[in-house]
Amino acid sequence: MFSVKDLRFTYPKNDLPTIKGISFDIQKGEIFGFLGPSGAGKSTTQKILIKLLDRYEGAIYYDGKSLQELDQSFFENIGVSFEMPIHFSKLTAMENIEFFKKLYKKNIDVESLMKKVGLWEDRDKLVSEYSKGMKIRLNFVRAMLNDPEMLFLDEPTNGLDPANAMILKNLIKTYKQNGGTVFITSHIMADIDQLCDRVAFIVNGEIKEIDSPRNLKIKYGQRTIKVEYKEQGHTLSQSFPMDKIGQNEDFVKLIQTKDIETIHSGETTLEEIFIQVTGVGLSHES
Ligand SMILES: Nc1ncnc2c1ncn2[C@@H]1O[C@H](COP(=O)(O)OP(=O)(O)OP(=O)(O)O)[C@@H](O)[C@H]1O
Repeated sequence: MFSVKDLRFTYPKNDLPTIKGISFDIQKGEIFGFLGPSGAGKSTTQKILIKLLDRYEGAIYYDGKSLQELDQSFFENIGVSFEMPIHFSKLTAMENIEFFKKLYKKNIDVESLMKKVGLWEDRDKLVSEYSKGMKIRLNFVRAMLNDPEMLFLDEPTNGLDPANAMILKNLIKTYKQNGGTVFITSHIMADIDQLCDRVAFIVNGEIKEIDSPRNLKIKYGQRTIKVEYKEQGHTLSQSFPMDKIGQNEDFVKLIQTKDIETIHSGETTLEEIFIQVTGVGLSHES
C-alpha cells in the first residue's frame, strides 16, 4: 500500500533533520504500528504520508504511484484521526457528521457506526456537551466517513475507558478483516500488541526495528523456561535454558516430582522491548 524509501525531512526553520533516511513498507490489509518516544518523528512521518507536509527527500509510493503525483482523489481514499479531536463544538454530533460527509463522494452507513461506538443516542447533543471519550469516538466515526481504504490513527484509544477502548479496537480489527489497511501510533503497548501485524520503532528520526510483535518478543525475550512449584507450603521457582529442554534431566525430574504451579517461557512484553530499543521509558500521559 505504502512504500517509503530513504525518507528525509527537515522543518523549514530547523537546522537539523527530523527524519533521517527511513525506509519501510506497509502491506495492503495490515495494521502497521509506528512507535517511538515523544519527539522521535512519528507525527511528522504521518503528516508526510497524508500529504500535509511536502518538500521531503526520498521516495514514497502509494499503491504503486508516487505520492507527490497524486491529486486530491488521494484524500477520498484515506481516513485520518488525529489525537486531539477537532469538531465544531457549537454543532451537534450529527451536524458535524453531515458537514464532513459532504466533503466526500463516498459515504458509509453513519447510523450503524454511530450505534457501534455508542453515540447514536447522543447524536443530537452539542459536541461541547460531549465528554473527552465521546469526542474521541466521534473522531473515529469522522475518519471512517468516506469508507477509506487506509486509516491513519494517532493514539486512537488514549483517553478512552477500557470498555470503549475495546469497542474501538474491535472496530479497527473489523476494518482490517474487511480489507482495510491501518497506520497507527500509540503509547499504549498492550493495544499495539493486540492490534498490529508489524511495528516499527523510530528513535530520533531513525528506524531501529521493524517486525511483528511476536518476532520481536522472541528476539528480545530470554530463551528460558521458568517453573514455579510448591514445596513444604512455599512457592519456589527454577529457570532452565529453552534449548533441548526435553533432554534437560533437571527439568524433567522437576516436573515429574514436584507440585507444579506455573510454567512460563521467558517472553518479554512490547513495553520492555520499547524501553530496550528506544532507551526511553514510556510516558503515560492522560
Ligand atoms: N512545525 C514544526 N516546526 C519545527 N519543528 C517541529 C515541528 N513539528 C515538530 N517538530 C519537531 O520535530 C521533532 C519530531 O516531532 P514529532 O511531532 O514528529 O514527534 P512525535 O514522535 O510524533 O512525538 P509525540 O509522541 O510527542 O507526538 C521534534 O523535535 C519536534 O520538536
